[in-house]
Amino acid sequence: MKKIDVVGAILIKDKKILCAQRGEGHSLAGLWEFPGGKIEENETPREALMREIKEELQIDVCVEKEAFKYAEYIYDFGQVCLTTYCCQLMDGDVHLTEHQNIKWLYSNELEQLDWAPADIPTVEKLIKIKDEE
Ligand SMILES: Nc1nc2c([nH]c(=O)n2[C@H]2C[C@H](O)[C@@H](COP(=O)(O)OP(=O)(O)OP(=O)(O)O)O2)c(=O)[nH]1
Repeated sequence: MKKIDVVGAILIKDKKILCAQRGEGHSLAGLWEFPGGKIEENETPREALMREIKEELQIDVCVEKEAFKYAEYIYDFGQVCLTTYCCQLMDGDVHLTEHQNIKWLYSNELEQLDWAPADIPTVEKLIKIKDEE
């Protein structure tokens, strides 16, 4: 089984979280995710995340603490291991290059979306943290 290490950004602005809908022509098209992507061989997870966010959303982010480690899901194309990081927007306006849509949602609204299966444990934890605040 091919193992695919993926990093995702939990980007928060005004208490809302950026959710991104995967574009047509990609795996899992139409499902929602945290923007990010596969870690390449020569990269640290943080470098990969900054690169992917720049490519996908045309913004610079500062990658802060790891949020949730290794949510795993076995798809027919391989096993995705998703680690998410809290990120801060540093510069730029969001322009979509790969996604078909984005939404900024409060954590209690996240369950409205049809998330990629690997993201569901992370989404549930985000909702739970908020409930406990
Ligand atoms: N970026 C990101 N990818 C995710 C998440 N959840 C999840 O299952 N994935 C999957 C989708 C992809 O198969 C893979 C990430 O790869 P990628 O974003 O670099 O892939 P891609 O669209 O460029 O290419 P492909 O998978 O269509 O070949 O991990 C998530 O929250 N963020």
